[in-house]
Amino acid sequence: MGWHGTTTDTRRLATPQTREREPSSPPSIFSPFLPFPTMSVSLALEREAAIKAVAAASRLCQGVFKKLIADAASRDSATQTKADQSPVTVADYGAQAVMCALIARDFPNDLIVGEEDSKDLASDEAQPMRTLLLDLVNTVLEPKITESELLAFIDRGNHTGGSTGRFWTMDPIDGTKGFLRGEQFAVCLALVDEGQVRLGVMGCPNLPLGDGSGQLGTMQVAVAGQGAFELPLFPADGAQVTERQIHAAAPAGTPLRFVESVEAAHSDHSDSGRVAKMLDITADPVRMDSQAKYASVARGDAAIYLRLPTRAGYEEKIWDHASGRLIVAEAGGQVTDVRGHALDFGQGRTLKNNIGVIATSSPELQEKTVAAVMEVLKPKNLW
Ligand SMILES: Nc1ncnc2c1ncn2[C@@H]1O[C@H](COP(=O)(O)OS(=O)(=O)O)[C@@H](OP(=O)(O)O)[C@H]1O
Ligand SMILES: [Mg+2]
Ligand SMILES: [Mg+2]
Ligand SMILES: [Mg+2]
Repeated sequence: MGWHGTTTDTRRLATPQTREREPSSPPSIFSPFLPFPTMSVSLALEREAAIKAVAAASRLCQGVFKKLIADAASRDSATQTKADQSPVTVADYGAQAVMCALIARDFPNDLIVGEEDSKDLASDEAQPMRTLLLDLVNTVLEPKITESELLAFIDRGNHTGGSTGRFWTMDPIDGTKGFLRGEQFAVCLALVDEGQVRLGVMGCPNLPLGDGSGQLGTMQVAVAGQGAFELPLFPADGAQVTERQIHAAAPAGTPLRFVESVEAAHSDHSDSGRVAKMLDITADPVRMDSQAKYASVARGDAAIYLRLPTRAGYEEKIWDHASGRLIVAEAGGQVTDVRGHALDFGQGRTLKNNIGVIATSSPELQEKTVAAVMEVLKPKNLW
């Protein structure tokens, strides 16, 4: 897939060294030589903290994959199955612990809605996993933490969310099945204030940068009202990191392409095939795990992301959509549920007012896609 979203370089990040400075010092994301007059400085500290947290958690995940998951002999010791039969690994727990710890250091009073909790780590049987996890997390955190601090950091993610005040929401590994297969996954962190997503950051370790360089590892970042940007997730030591503004719109005449889940249990593949036909899309769908699908729409690689309900009653989780929704909107695209309703992040830990998700590169395409999806879903009585 090609890169369509690059404009001229508009902003610079400080070098990695200066990005490591104390959060109380002035934000380093703005070069003093390249003033950015249209950009509000609000959430600059949160933006920088979120970038650091996602980068650290992404590095941890990449390390776990190489050391433990890629090798079938150690994979089982690093993986559990949750009550809903979905997988969770030491990397999911470790990434949540690291992001919670880093946010707690910079914003000690902020609440967090995170996917994971420590209850499946509490038993005697889970002792080897706790030990493994503590080692992992302590390779990233300084000062090092104890086992009880580790469990407490994971459980900082237990907030119930809602429509008042501000909270962070995180998916330490979105697309755990993709992570286990060595395919796409995303480390996602967003800030929600009064029910609105204000900041979204997504690290995609297995997605190449969209600048044509082929460099593996992309981070996308958006603050409401400030546009969407892409930067390398794993910059070389000492390298100057440049952010590129991304846009969902592809050049006129680009054939429409759509992305959807790998897992047919997460999004109905036959319904999406019918929708594609109605929209005269001839290309096969691109199937990838995780919010990397939103990243593809945000930079113009794909025009449409379809997440079509497979059954009545499934409530999408806020951490599966918060970062991606803001990044696509800030790139000029649109995100709604299958009925064209805005996603409502103020209802608790799930999007309980919404059904499925449609993201597209423009308001016009959104309207057409929602109409086609409604036509396909109407006879199914899903709501
Ligand atoms: N039934 C159903 N319908 C819709 N969504 C579901 C369902 N079950 C699970 N999930 C959530 O899907 C998240 C991963 O889905 P993705 O589309 O990102 O990847 S995948 O290709 O489907 O694996 C996955 O996120 P992670 O657990 O973070 O991987 C789940 O939160
Ligand atoms: Mg998820
Ligand atoms: Mg997850
Ligand atoms: Mg999960």
